[in-house]
Amino acid sequence: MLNDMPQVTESINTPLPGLESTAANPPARLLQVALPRPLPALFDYDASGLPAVEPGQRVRVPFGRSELWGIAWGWRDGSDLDPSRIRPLVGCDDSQPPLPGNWRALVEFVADYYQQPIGEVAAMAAPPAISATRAERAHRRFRATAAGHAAAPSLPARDVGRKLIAALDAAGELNEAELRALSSRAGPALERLLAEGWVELALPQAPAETAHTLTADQAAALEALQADSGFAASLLHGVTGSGKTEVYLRLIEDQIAAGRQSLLLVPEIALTPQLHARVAARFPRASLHVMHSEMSDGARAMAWAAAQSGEADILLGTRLAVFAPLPRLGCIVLDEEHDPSFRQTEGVRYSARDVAIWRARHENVPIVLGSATPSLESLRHAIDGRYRWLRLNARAGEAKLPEVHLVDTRVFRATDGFSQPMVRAIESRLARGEQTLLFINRRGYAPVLSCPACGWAAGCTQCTANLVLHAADRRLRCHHCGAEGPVPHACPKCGNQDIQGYGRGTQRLEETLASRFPQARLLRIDRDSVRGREHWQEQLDRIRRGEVDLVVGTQLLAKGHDFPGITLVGVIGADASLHAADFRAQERLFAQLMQVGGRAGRGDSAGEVLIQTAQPEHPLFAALKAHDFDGFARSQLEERALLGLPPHGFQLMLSADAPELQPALDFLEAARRAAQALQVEGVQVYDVVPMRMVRRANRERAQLVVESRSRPQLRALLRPWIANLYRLRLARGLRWHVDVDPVEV
Ligand SMILES: Nc1ncnc2c1ncn2[C@@H]1O[C@H](COP(=O)(O)OP(=O)(O)OP(=O)(O)O)[C@@H](O)[C@H]1O
Ligand SMILES: [Zn+2]
Repeated sequence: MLNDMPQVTESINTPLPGLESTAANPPARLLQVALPRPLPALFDYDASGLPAVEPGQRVRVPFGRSELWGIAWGWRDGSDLDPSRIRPLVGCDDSQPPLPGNWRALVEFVADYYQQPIGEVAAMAAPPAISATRAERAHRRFRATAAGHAAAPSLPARDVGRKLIAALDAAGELNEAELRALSSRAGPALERLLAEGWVELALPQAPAETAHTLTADQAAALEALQADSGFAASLLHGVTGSGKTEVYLRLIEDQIAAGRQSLLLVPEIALTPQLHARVAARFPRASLHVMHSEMSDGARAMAWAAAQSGEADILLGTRLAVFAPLPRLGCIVLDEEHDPSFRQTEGVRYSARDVAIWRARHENVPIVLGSATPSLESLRHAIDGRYRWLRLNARAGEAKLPEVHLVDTRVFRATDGFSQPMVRAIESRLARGEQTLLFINRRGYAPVLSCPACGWAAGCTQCTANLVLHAADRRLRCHHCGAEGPVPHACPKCGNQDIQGYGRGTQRLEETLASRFPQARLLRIDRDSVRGREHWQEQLDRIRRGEVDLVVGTQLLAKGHDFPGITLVGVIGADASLHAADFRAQERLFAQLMQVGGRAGRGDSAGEVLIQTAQPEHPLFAALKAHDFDGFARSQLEERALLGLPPHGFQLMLSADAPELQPALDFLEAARRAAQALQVEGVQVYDVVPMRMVRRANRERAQLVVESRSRPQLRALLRPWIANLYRLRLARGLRWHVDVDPVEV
């Protein structure tokens, strides 16, 4: 990302080799630079050749025998390095404003708290390395309204507004850049047209967003939140469909009125189009920018520039947006706070939720975490009074929470995945013209392709995993490393021609539904069906407009969406997660089922959730039936307290991977001894173990978990321990990572 940067100011004073710091030269100005290297340090350079360079700017530096882009961090009085070894900067990029001190403080916090190399954190948290002026223009599109058509003829012929309306009439829709190209005064004219209601944002299916009259719960929550000035953390814990978004919008409205910026964080890009449309429709005159990792660098640079310059009123984004500088920041809202996608588990390991909390405190602004199923970590903070706990206990408007029923598959056997009661429930919705959502958390056709004669199963050569059968294009795919290949015609081991797919995924359910309900309009939504943002948006729109009867989908559909026509949610094959080894498996399953069930009955008709299970007596299901999040959460918390597990204990995970397992195990053993040698009390260092999925993308992996009931004790170990690890000799090809507060162990 830091290569190919434009507009480099050449160093005007590169000293000749050997003459760097003789007494005759002016004293070196020592600049610390963050470089994208896996080392826990800043690097010293001599900036005397570039008098204008400032902390926060991108700078180019010599590194070994090559050059690197990095970020100027700060000035230093003296270096531990021999002065003759301090090399001068090569150049700096002044096409972008320097990243502010707040941003650097945030990066330093992440580097220290998560013990990640500071230069790698900085590289990840920095904007794309292209300047926004060269980037694509804004995506806001406008169209003329009926009132605009009516008013235009009465405007003076040379009025810029009239010209804009005429252009919009001719083109249908235009974006901001295209309008601005029509006249130098297009900006203010556009403002006026928006204010008059003659032009409006052309949003894909923006539901008319007028403010709702608040429910009593909403009003109470809002009142509490409006009392905040300065840092305060609140957990907005509201059942599915209780109108949390309305509370966020009211808060944002206050911020806009006060001239402050709002940061609205959502877990996944899947949530942004709908929320984007809602926010835009509510605040048509506010400057709203979106930021997520699937945008082009140009579009992201634009959003970044709008945020950093203070131009953006609202920044809506996924976890990386937590790093965007906002000079007028007034509040942070983080929706679906329980969602695991706030946690980055590759590269720099951090939790955007926890970073957002730190940021809110550091910049002294309030933060709201919203969820129908809060994480146990946040819930514990709420119980202990560190977060204000705001509840919305009923659905907004007329809607009621759905009824949850279990189908015992020991009694009602499923054929092709569907039990009789499930089939009948679907039939009755079809007959009434209502929509059904079928949830299965596995994409593809079948998770295993195997030979019934000899037991062969198609496995990934690079991972300890089965290949998944994809029927649509007849391919076998590894969902872990992306490897793929054709489907063999016969068993490669015994030649049997009758090899079969076992188990089921979204594609197979879709096939079964198509043959059982040939008259129904069917839509499958998973990561394979959703190609690109436009397409995703369009599929969501089709559901909302009632153009499909049956939707088959993965957890992509479970979160946050508001589809008023869905009255039945059917859950297929959730039992596997009841017995997963991860201690968070039940917490996750419960949240997922409550969230997906929460898509049912959000409109005028009552909703029902049907869950097929062979274990209807499991307490998790009893809690789901009763919509008893609190009861479930408390029992989980008690269990965790007993076992000293998060949030009643704290964990670190050190992992290592290499082409072979032994060097990874050896490294972790050495790390384990190093941890024990530090003799920190109250800290338990577990055994080194191979990971459950040992091999991934041709690398063998092992892990070591360290646990304590006291965070200060764990942190007392962490820093010196990690510093020691950098001194260990590494076998060829070995990599290691530390994960503070890991979400999967
Ligand atoms: N005060 C209100 N009166 C009537 N309808 C409301 C009110 N507040 C919100 N709504 C409507 O209720 C529906 C659900 O609201 P929203 O999507 O904000 O729920 P949510 O709490 O975010 O749910 P989830 O956790 O499931 O995402 C929306 O269609 C919204 O327009
Ligand atoms: Zn693989």
